[in-house]
Amino acid sequence: MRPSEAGLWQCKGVTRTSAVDAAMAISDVGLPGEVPWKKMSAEELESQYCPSQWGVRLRAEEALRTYSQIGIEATRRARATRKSLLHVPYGDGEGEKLDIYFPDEAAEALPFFLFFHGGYWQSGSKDESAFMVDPLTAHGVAVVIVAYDIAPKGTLDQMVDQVTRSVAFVQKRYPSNEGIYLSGHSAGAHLAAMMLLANWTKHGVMPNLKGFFLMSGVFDLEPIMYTSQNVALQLTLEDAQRNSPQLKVAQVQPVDPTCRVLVVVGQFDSPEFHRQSWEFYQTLCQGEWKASFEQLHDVDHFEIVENLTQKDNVLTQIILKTIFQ
Ligand SMILES: Nc1ccccc1C(=O)C[C@H](N)C(=O)O
Repeated sequence: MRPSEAGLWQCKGVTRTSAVDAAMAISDVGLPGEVPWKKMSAEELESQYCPSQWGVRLRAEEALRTYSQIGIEATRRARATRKSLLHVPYGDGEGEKLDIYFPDEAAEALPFFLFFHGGYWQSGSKDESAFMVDPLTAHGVAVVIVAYDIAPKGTLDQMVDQVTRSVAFVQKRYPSNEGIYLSGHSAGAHLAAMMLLANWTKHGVMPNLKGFFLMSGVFDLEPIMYTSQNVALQLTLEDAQRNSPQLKVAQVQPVDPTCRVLVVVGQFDSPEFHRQSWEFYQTLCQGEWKASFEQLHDVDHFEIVENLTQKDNVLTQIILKTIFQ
């Protein structure tokens, strides 16, 4: 699917796709203000929030294995072929490290693209998540893959704080950057979205945030409390609400009105993931955010990020166009 040129960064006039319509049809059932997941059985909710069950090409275990293999291979390749700074501490904690991959031309005045990996805040690592390094560095973008302390070591509040400090660190270390772009996948998209709400004055720096790429994210954490994911996370309702950008983003003003926010979901993500992305996008539009929404054709929850290893992929092209427009 080609992104619609005119509709890409606009809030109004975006055509809803059939999968979004399906997700919305679910959310249209029930009383106003009620949310569809509250009517689901425990099994249905578990399935909606188990992305590996929704792919069409691979069975669950194979989908997870393929995702991991592609991430490991992309990271091996990035470390072998690109100039890099690995395991750079952005804080004192053991897990507070990031990897920076540079384009061939030496410069500090570069756009910086940060990626927060997914894995329901309890799996994944920076060491297998350098998916987009090759195509982005080839076009002059520095790519930063950020580690954070996953559960049960880290709590959601700690992860959000770590990610905030990683962004502040990049701004302080590269003050002449040509824009900081935050991206994340799944749970990582949640962490990136929390940066829309960050209190930067507390960190003594105002990062030059120019764009957000939120891929197959979760923006309202309450339903997660009622799935098996909460065994490791141990979220209370207060934790879930405090860490839900869906509940808060309408109240915050963008620091930079030109900063763009792309909410993107895969065609084969579950209806709940479609609903989460669509409702977050709509809430961004109700505020002052320059938001856009894309459903990527023919990709599932994992392929959406696996395909970022390819330079001719639709989302890779959208990212490059956003950075260099
Ligand atoms: N490993 C991941 C990496 C990125 C995003 C999600 C996952 C998951 O494992 C999700 C869940 N456990 C699933 O089976 O779909």
